[in-house]
Amino acid sequence: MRVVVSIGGSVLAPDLDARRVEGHAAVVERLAREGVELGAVVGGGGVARDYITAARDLGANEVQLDQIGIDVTRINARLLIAALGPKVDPKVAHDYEEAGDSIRRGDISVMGGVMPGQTTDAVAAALAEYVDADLLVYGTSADGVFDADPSTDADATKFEELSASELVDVIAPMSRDAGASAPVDLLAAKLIERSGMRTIVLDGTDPERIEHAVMRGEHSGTDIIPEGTDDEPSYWAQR
Ligand SMILES: Nc1ncnc2c1ncn2[C@@H]1O[C@H](COP(=O)(O)OP(=O)(O)O)[C@@H](O)[C@H]1O
Ligand SMILES: O=c1ccn([C@@H]2O[C@H](COP(=O)(O)OP(=O)(O)O)[C@@H](O)[C@H]2O)c(=O)[nH]1
Repeated sequence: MRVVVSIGGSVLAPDLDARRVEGHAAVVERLAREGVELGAVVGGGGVARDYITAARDLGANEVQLDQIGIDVTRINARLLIAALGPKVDPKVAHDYEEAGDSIRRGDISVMGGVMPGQTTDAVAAALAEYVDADLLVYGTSADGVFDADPSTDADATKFEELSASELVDVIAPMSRDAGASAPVDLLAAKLIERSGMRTIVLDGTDPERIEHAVMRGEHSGTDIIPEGTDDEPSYWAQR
């Protein structure tokens, strides 16, 4: 099974805590030991937002802000690499071909951002499409996709399941400014729709939730169901 895991910066590095990074690395290593071929994509989190806010105050334009965000995601990728054992490619992959090559060699590949105008959500979706992954998992700070921001709206309701085109409709009205918050960004939603990639959005604060979702299909987040398929992911049925 080939899986791309997106570890949001808000769950990997809301602050700098080695034990938290270690917890995520332990799950990635366990999945690899179970024979899962893995690409991990790491976000920028609060540190990226702090840099983006400061640089915006200094007059940086949106592309410059995105470039700062990308640098921070790559620093976070280095943190995860530092915590992973010998099966990780020690280089942060800067494009999909590098990541795909190391996954094909049997290594775990870790990426951060790649280019302005998107977030690492889109990187994860593109990598999943490029390596023809069986599953894409977003570990983020909300337990799925809601009909409103659950951190500000007490009445926000979770979608247990969405088709990829419904996901695009939910995400489309959200902001695309550097540092904006959304469960996944619009480009990611469109790539998921285009590729028909089976996708889960879940609360990744506890990395074991990611492990259970990958190994057993058990989670309390949102399943993004490719159009024209039934609800039963074929690879879990095969396991
Ligand atoms: N409709 C929504 N459904 C789920 N989360 C949402 C929604 N709208 C905004 N959010 C916010 O998006 C945040 C996830 O984005 P972000 O903090 O950037 O995570 P990550 O670091 O994982 O990319 C959640 O904490 C949540 O408050
Ligand atoms: O390929 C990428 C990845 C990230 N970013 C920038 O880096 C920030 C942090 O990335 P992350 O994926 O963590 O975004 P978040 O989920 O925090 O919005 C984003 O807001 C963007 O400004 C970018 O421009 N291109």
